[in-house]
Amino acid sequence: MTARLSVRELSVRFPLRGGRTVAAVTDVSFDLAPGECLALVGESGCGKSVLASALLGLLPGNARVRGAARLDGLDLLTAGEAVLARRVRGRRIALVPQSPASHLTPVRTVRSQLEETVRELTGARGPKLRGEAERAAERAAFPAGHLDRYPHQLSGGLAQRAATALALVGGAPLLIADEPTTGLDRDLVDRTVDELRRQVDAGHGLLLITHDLAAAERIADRVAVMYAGRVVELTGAAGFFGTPGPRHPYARGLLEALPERSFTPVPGMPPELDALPGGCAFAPRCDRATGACAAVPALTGARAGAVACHHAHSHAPEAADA
Ligand SMILES: Nc1ncnc2c1ncn2[C@@H]1O[C@H](COP(=O)(O)OP(=O)(O)OP(=O)(O)O)[C@@H](O)[C@H]1O
Repeated sequence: MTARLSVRELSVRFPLRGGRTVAAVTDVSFDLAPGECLALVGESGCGKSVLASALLGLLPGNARVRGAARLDGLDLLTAGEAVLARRVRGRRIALVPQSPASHLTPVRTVRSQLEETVRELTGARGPKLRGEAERAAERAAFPAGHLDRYPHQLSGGLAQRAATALALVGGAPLLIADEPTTGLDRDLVDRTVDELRRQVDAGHGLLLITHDLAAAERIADRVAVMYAGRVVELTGAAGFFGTPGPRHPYARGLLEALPERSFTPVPGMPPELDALPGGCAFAPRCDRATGACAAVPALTGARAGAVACHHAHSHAPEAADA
């Protein structure tokens, strides 16, 4: 089963007491095809997790949502809790969680948790149930010999695989992984993302939410850079991480902040989302900003590379940067 996700002008607002509003996500549009990994990157607090929650119907009650998010025919934003709970979460969209430790039940073995999820999602019973649970573990490279262990008996990497196995039980065509590598050392990060890539190569779509650019570089086909709730660049991963590099000054800054590059942080701090400046939200931190940046730049360009900046770096070799 495959599925194409199509998000259009998705916005999420949280009205606060006193009349202020948090603009957590603003006018986000992207597509995600089966067998494709889109990495959603950006600094902490830029709206990545709120976007994922919107797609899963897991926003808190005070959220106001606008736009559309279609998974094949179904609009996830208007589907209603009953449909999302019975037909979408676990079955059509699976969440690989940020913190497997808090996602796994501490007092039950991995096998028992897997079997319960298999029973719920497939109705399997008896020996079939046991076999299905073991197959789910195998799909996430969770070793059969550890199935009868409790979560506290697992290493961080195995706990992550157990959580991934649970996410994969329902055969959901779309996976959303929200910071799946947080707290893991580099070696485990690589193994975790390689396992997710195997799922992509098997035909799943993967939205990888991360601030770990090295993890994104390792597995993403495309990259969406978020800043202050908006996607400011959406482009192919190879060109983004390699040559010619990002076009948006913020995206360039993010890459240059990496220890293996110039290790220079982007100056300043991101704005509060309940007090966004008018115009381009990055302008106060941007050395290219001019009066033109008083107007919010639209995300323009082809699917292969779109950028929202009045002074984007040019990729045309003969053209001077604007
Ligand atoms: N229920 C809520 N009410 C008000 N504001 C909220 C609510 N939930 C999230 N926010 C705000 O929405 C913004 C986006 O948060 P989000 O968690 O999506 O960021 P993020 O990019 O995922 O950050 P991180 O990488 O730290 O998880 C933040 O400013 C956060 O404070």
